[in-house]
Amino acid sequence: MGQVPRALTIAGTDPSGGAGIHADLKTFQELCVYGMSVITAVVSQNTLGVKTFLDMPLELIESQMDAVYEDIRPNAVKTGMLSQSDVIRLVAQKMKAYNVDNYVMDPVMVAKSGDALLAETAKKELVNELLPLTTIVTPNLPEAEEITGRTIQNVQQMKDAAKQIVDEFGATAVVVKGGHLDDEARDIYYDGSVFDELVASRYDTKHTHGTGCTFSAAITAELAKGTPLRQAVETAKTYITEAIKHPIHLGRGHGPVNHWAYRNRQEGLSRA
Ligand SMILES: Nc1ncnc2c1ncn2[C@@H]1O[C@H](COP(=O)(O)OP(=O)(O)OP(=O)(O)O)[C@@H](O)[C@H]1O
Ligand SMILES: Cc1ncc(CO)c(N)n1
Repeated sequence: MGQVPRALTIAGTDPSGGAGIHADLKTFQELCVYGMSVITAVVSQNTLGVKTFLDMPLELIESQMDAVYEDIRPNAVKTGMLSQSDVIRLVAQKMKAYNVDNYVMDPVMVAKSGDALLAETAKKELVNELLPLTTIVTPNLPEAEEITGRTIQNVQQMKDAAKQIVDEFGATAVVVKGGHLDDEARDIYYDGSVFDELVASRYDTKHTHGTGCTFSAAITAELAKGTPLRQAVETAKTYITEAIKHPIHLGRGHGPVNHWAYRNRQEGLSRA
């Protein structure tokens, strides 16, 4: 047997298990990829909101990255919550030093509860230092608005933002997620030459804590397996749609998504 595919997440925590590192590792596992993590911040949060968080010291983030790369090299990497400028600069520097490819950036800025997870002053670092290193970046609408300085209220404006993020800011590809838009869950994919729409039914549910983390983790897992980018995004869309469609009804606020749903669907299909 060849080496198993390996993925790394560099992100913050969620003790209630729905977002951040926890969502990422569950997604890697469900997609049959060996998961590893570097913790940037310990976040006290649950489905109701963020209570407080503490950034890890830079030396500890650096040491965690070295611990991973000196031993078990990941085939793909994602970043989630990076919270402030010096964390972003450090991660960018280590990414370059370790010659990282297959890099998926979820440009986490605000939790579903509305709590800020990225310092206002750090947004430009995310764009200047890390965006040019990405294989793909997955902003939701408010994040795409922050990155581009545009107002985004329809599909054409999503496409214009996608084009700017790739053509001007140097991402290799982008998915602008329309989870916040209208009656359909419509995302726009752009890779510098091809535009594509990923469309799914929009489910009327409050159980959407960690949807963005899960979606970007699923792309990362697929890239780790060697799946071509466009197909990796397609699989991630199916994974997140199934995970939202079959809620597990935990928590008193925005509950977590269902990480078993994708595999249940696959097994159902293979039995059919
Ligand atoms: N209610 C819904 N029904 C179906 N799909 C949805 C729904 N909400 C979001 N999605 C899809 O889930 C994926 C994640 O999108 P979303 O915009 O929710 O991410 P996000 O805002 O970054 O999440 P997070 O709260 O983790 O930051 C996208 O593919 C989006 O279209
Ligand atoms: C640690 C962490 N990352 C990302 C999000 C966004 O959902 C969150 N709530 N918590």
